[in-house]
Amino acid sequence: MANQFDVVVIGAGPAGYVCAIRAAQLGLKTACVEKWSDDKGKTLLGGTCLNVGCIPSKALLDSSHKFVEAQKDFGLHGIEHEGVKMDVPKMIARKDKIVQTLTSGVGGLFKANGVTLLEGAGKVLAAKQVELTKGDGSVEIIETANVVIATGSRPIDIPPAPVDNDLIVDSTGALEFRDVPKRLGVIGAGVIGLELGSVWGRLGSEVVVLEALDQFLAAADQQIAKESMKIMKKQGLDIRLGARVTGSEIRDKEIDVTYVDGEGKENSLIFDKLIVAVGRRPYTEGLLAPDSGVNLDERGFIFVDDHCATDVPGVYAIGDVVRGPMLAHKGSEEGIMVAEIIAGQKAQMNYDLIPSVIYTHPEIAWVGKTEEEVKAEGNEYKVGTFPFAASGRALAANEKDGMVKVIADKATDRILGVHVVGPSAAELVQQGVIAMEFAASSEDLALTIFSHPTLSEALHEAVLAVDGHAIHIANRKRR
Ligand SMILES: NC(=O)c1ccc[n+]([C@@H]2O[C@H](COP(=O)([O-])OP(=O)(O)OC[C@H]3O[C@@H](n4cnc5c(N)ncnc54)[C@H](O)[C@@H]3O)[C@@H](O)[C@H]2O)c1
Repeated sequence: MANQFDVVVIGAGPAGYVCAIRAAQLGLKTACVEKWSDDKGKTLLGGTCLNVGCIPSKALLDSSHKFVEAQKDFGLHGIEHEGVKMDVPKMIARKDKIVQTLTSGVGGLFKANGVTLLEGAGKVLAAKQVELTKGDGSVEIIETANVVIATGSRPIDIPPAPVDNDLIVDSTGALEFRDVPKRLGVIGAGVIGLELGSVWGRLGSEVVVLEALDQFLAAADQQIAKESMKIMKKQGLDIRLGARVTGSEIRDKEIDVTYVDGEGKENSLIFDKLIVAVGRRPYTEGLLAPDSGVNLDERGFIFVDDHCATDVPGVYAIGDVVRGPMLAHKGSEEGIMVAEIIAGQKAQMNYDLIPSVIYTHPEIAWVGKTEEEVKAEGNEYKVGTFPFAASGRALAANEKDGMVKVIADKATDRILGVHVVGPSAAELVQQGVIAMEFAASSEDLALTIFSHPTLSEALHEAVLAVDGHAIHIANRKRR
C-alpha cells in the first residue's frame, strides 16, 4: 500500500509539534497523532509543557511574584497600599486562559503549515506502520515512510507517598489548588519542587521541602547552588537536605509524613497538602508493538543515537522519551534536527550547550560546565564572578541578591560555562549560550560594549573579572 504520509509524529508536545511543523515546512506530507483530550473530548495540543508544565507554572510564578511585590516591596518604592489579597480561583482562571490560548495556537499553526492532526492514541507497529486508536475505540492503520516518537514523560510515583490527587498531588495537581494550603510539604528539591514550592510559599503556605540528597541542586555549579540555597532560605523556604521520605499517612484531611534525616533519625511532619516532585520517567506505555523493533535502554528511555534514530531505520524518537535533560527546548531542537534529517539535510545538534533554568525568584540558570566538572577534567581554568549587589541596575530594581559566574579555559580563554543566580538569569545565560555557540573567549565578551545601566553589565563585569579587570568590584589579587 502506498504511504499516506512522509512523516507521522506521535505526540504533540514541544518536541512533537515543532518536529511536525518543521517537517511540513520542508515539504513533507506530515501528520501528528495526539491522544490527550479534555473532559469534553476536545484534543489538547502542546503536551505537558503547555498544558500542565512550563507555561501554567510560569503563569502562577508570575502571579505569586506580583503578590509578594505588592505586599512586601511596593512600600519601599513609596507606593502606599493596604489590604493586598490574593483571589486564588481568579489566579488559576488566568493561568487556564493562557494555557487555552497557547494550546489552540498550536492547532492554528498545524492548519497554517498543512500538518494533519490525527486524534487518538498512536502505536508503533512493525514495518513503520502506526496504529491509531480513536476516542470511539475504532482502529486505523496508517502507512508512513517515517515515524517520530515524541510521547514525553510522566511524573514518577514513590510508594511512601502515593498521589491521591486530593491531599497528595503531583506537579499537575499542584497547579490546581483552590486555596492556599497552610502547611505544604514538597518531596524533592528539584526544578519542580522549587518552582511550585515558591508559588505557594509566596502566597502564604509554610513550605517544607524534603530532599533525599545531601547536596542542593547537585547538577548546578555548587557556588551558585550555595548562593541559591541562602536566598531561598531567606525567603522562608524550609529546605531539608538528606531527608529521605519513608512513609505517609492520611488522617482527617492531614498528611503525616515520615522521613529519615542525615543522621539516620526518623522524623515526622504534618501537612495540609503534599506535592510529590521526585522526577519524571519516559512515557512509553502501550506505544510499541512487541515486533516494532524499537528498543528501550536500561532506564526505560527509547534507545537512540546522536541523531535521534532508533534501531529501526526511518523511526526516530525525540524529547523526554529519550536520553538527555527533560527540557522543552532540548526536545524542540531534536524535533527540528530530525525533520531536517528526514528531508535529506545534514542536521545535528550541540548537546553541550543546552541551557538549564529554574524559574524561582531570583532565577537560577546555567549553560556549559560547572566548576566541579572542569576541575574533575583536570584542565586549568579561570573564574570571574560579579555580584548583583554591585550592579546599579539591579539595585534600582531592588534585585541585589545573586551573582554571575563565568568559567574560562586558562590556556585558550574559551568560555566553558556561564552560571547565574539573580534577576533575569534565564535571559542573561542566553547571552552566554550565544557566545559559547560561537566559541567566544572571555576576552571576546570583555571587548563587547554593554548598555548602561543594564543587568547584562553583570555578565560583562564577570568576564572582565576572569582576567582581573572588573571595574565595579575589587579584583582578586593575581598570584
Ligand atoms: N524550569 C524547567 O526547565 C523545568 C521545570 C519543571 C520540570 N522540568 C523537568 O522535569 C523533570 C522533573 O522535574 P523534578 O523536579 O520532578 O525532578 P528533578 O530530577 O529535577 O528533582 C527531583 C528531586 O527529588 C529528589 N528525590 C527523589 N526521591 C526522593 C525521596 N524519596 N525523598 C526526597 N527526595 C527525593 C531527588 O534527589 C531530586 O533532587 C526534570 O528533568 C526537570 O528538568 C524542568
